Amino acid sequence: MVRGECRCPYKYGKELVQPSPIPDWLEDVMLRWLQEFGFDRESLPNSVNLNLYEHAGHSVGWHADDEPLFQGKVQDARIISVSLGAPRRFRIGMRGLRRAKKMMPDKGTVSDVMLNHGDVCTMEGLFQKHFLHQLSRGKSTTPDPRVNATFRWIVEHAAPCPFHVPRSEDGSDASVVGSDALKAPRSAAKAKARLKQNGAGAVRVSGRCRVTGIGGSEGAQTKTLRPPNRGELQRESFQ
Ligand SMILES: O=C(O)CCC(=O)C(=O)O
Ligand SMILES: [Fe+2]
Repeated sequence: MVRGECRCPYKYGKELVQPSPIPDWLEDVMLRWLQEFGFDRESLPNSVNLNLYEHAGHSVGWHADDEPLFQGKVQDARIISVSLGAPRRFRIGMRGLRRAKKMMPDKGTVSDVMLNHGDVCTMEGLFQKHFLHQLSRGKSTTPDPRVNATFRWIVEHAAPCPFHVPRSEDGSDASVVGSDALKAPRSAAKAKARLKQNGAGAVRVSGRCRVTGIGGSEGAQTKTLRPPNRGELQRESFQ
């Protein structure tokens, strides 16, 4: 769902989800949740996804929210998600090479946190460039519903949206949904070439994931997930 005149579709896995306007009641709820973090009606995020997980067997595999719409691989991007209902385990890890075409984290870099009812999880900075996340799959198919509302800012509007601006004169357009322009290298050779180009040891990994209980300054716990250091990488966080 999108705010105002925005009509950007959203590609979720293989599915292209057509946009619908955020209803007034949801905007009111967003404001109630997010004003604690300093947002007002004007500064609210301009898109939200609602995910329903009916039971523990419903999950999301390793991925990054790195769609061109949000530009999270090239600039500071904020993603805020609110969890409601059943607790579920959220895991993050550093983006590694793909295995069997699937995005996978590097070994030894994975950390996790339980997302409970009312928790707010933020992914900040260049998190989507350097890290992957997933919602773990459990075995049970007994009904135990969880709803997740993920708020993001669309900054590069996609082709069918009235806010879409073609980006370059050569006709390439990173904001078209499904563009390959910002994808990570798929092979070890390409990754190596990129390291060489950037200078090994000088790769900056920045970004942060935090989880905070909503509605309570009293006793609210904030947990910051920090995967362990990996030798050649220098890590920096936006604090
Ligand atoms: O349900 C969650 O907490 C995560 C959902 C997610 O990562 C996504 O929709 O991109
Ligand atoms: Fe995600």
